[in-house]
Amino acid sequence: MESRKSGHKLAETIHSLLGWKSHVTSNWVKSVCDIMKSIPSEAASIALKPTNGVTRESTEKTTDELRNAISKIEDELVILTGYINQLNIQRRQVLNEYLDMRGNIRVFCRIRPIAVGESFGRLKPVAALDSSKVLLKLAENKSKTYSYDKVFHPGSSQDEVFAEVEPVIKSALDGYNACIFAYGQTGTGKSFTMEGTPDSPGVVARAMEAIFKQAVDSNHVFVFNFSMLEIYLGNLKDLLVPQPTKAMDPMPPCLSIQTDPKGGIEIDNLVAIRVTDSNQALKLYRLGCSFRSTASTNSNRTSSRSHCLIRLSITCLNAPERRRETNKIWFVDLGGSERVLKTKASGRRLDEGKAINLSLSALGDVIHALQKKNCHVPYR
Ligand SMILES: Nc1ncnc2c1ncn2[C@@H]1O[C@H](COP(=O)(O)OP(=O)(O)OP(=O)(O)O)[C@@H](O)[C@H]1O
Repeated sequence: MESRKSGHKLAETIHSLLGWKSHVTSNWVKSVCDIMKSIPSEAASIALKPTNGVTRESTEKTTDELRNAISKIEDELVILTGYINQLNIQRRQVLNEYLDMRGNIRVFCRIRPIAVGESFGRLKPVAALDSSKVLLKLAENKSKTYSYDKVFHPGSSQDEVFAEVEPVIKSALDGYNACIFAYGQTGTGKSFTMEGTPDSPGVVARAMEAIFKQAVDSNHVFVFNFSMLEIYLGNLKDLLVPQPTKAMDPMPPCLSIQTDPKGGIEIDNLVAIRVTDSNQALKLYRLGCSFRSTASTNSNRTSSRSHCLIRLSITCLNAPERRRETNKIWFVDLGGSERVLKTKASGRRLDEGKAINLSLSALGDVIHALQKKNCHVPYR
């Protein structure tokens, strides 16, 4: 009797949910399927154990009704699954139109709060004019205005920043390659934005959580591989491989950047570790961060002395609606450009500063060429 009741209740729930289609997720469908799997066994046990006062005929009738209810629910589920797939296709189309409209390269400016005791001399700190313009006051009463896709003022939270980045992360699950990087002068808040703090996680941690959550909510099975490396003094270093600490320790294999015939980039010997949830990815991320080259400079107590790159490779088989079978999303926390005169760096710190400035200037040339759609992009 209980099974019959729950079968009918389920059918009613599904009918009521039809008016609430936006809440129907594949997870919901899965949980309904799980409930249904348990119903036939209960039905069978009723059929085998007629109790006192219950005739075989009435038990058979109950079982038939139950079977009918189940088959109705199964039909409803087929319709709902089709409907979810349709919604997913529409969501993907809208997201891609939105990203296309906003441009393939989007630039945000985040102004960090002024630190205690920070002085600007005769200059004034930059100020957000509105949500897309920044005013830079120069000496002799001159000023310059810069426009961005979005400007975050000093009080903007990590949440607000992530909300702007999230659509790109969603498109990565649809098979699009994506890259999010933080660029700017030393001490301006790149690592704070990408890495954040334990109390206030940055873009990378939030992105990992969002990607895995969305993967669970989708109808597909994904395979994720996590990698992390840094470019220090022009050399690539795998941040997930222990580095030699003694003369006798074996050297890790050399990493080298290769271009495949389709123009894709691969890094030979880069370790890629399979991860199945955001906790595993974040553990590796924290491990990699602990191996990063940082040092105290005049401009930043914990200055990144390298460019840090995190790669999540996403593979999904049997999903023809995805852009490609395997795609990658990169998160990059670049080293900060610095004025050697201001940092007063010397020795190794000076070499690091020079290497960072040189590579940032090369990156600037690449982005300029991409934006101008030049036929030659100076990648090398
Ligand atoms: N939005 C913010 N809110 C609060 N504190 C911030 C913010 N942005 C940066 N900071 C603080 O400012 C300091 C410098 O930031 P951060 O280390 O992120 O700079 P960076 O651009 O990565 O520098 P570098 O290029 O030298 O590595 C840090 O102490 C950081 O906690």
